[in-house]
Amino acid sequence: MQSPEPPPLQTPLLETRGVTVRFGGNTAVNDVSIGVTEGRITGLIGPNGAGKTTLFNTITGLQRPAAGRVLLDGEDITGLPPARRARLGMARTFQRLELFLSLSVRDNIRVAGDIARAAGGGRGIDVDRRTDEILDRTGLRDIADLDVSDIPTGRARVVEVARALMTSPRVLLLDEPASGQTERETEAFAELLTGLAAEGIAVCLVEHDLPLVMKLCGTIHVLDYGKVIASGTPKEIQESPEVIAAYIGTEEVTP
Ligand SMILES: Nc1ncnc2c1ncn2[C@@H]1O[C@H](COP(=O)(O)OP(=O)(O)OP(=O)(O)O)[C@@H](O)[C@H]1O
Repeated sequence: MQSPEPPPLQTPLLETRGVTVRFGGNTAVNDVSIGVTEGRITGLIGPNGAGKTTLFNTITGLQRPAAGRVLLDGEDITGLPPARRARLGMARTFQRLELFLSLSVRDNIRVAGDIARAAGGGRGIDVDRRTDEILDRTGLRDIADLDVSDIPTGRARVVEVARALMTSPRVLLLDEPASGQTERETEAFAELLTGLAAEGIAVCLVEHDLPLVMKLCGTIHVLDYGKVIASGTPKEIQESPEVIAAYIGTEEVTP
C-alpha cells in the first residue's frame, strides 16, 4: 500500500526576514527570520531580555527595524504604521496589561470595535452583537459588567485577547498571556487558543509558561540575545543543546 502524501508545506501568513533592531549599541533583535502560519500556534520563547517583545513591536509597527522586512501574506508591510497593519488583520496583546481599568469588561471589548469603526476599519461591525459573541466565546460572560480593576489578573489577560478579537484578526500576537493565571485559568485559556487556531487564526505566543508552549505549539522559535538559536517542534526544542544551555540557570525547558 502506498504511504499517504505528506501535507504540502504551508507558506506562513506572517514572516520576518532578517529583522534587526538596535537600541544604541545594544542589538536587541539580530537578523531574525521566523514564520507564523494560519491555523497554527507558533511559539516564541527565550530568556528575559532575549528580544521577544521588541520583535512583536517590530511586527506590529511600534518599532522600526534597522534592517530586515516584515511580510503579511507575502506583502512587505515593513513601512506601514500600526493602524494600517491592524486593518490588514493584525492584533496583539501586551505583556503589561493595557486595559481601561475603570471600564467594565464589556466596555473594554466594545471600545475596540468603536475605535476600529472610527478608524474606518470596522465598517459593518455590529459592535454590540460582536461584543456579546466574544464574551461567550472567551468565557467572560459572568464578569462582563465588572470593572477590570475588580477582576483577577488572570482573567484580565483573557479580556485583552477578547478585545483583540473584536477586529476579527488573521494574526494574533500574544505577549505572555498566561502570566498571572491560575492553573485552571490556564487550562481554559489553552482551550480558547486551540479553538482560535482551529478557526484559522495564525497565533504567535510569547510565553514563559514553557509546559503551556510545549503543549500548544506546533513550531517554536527560540531567541537568545536577539538571535534565533533554534526553531522546531517541541521535542526538537527540548532536545536542543543550544536551548538547554540558554536556559540553564533561568528556567526549566523540560515540562
Ligand atoms: N525601548 C528600549 N530602549 C532601549 N533598550 C531596550 C528598549 N526595549 C528593549 N530594550 C532592550 O532590548 C533587549 C530586548 O528586550 P525585550 O523586552 O524585547 O526582551 P524580551 O525577550 O521581551 O524580555 P522579557 O521576557 O523579559 O519580556 C533588552 O536588552 C532590553 O533591555
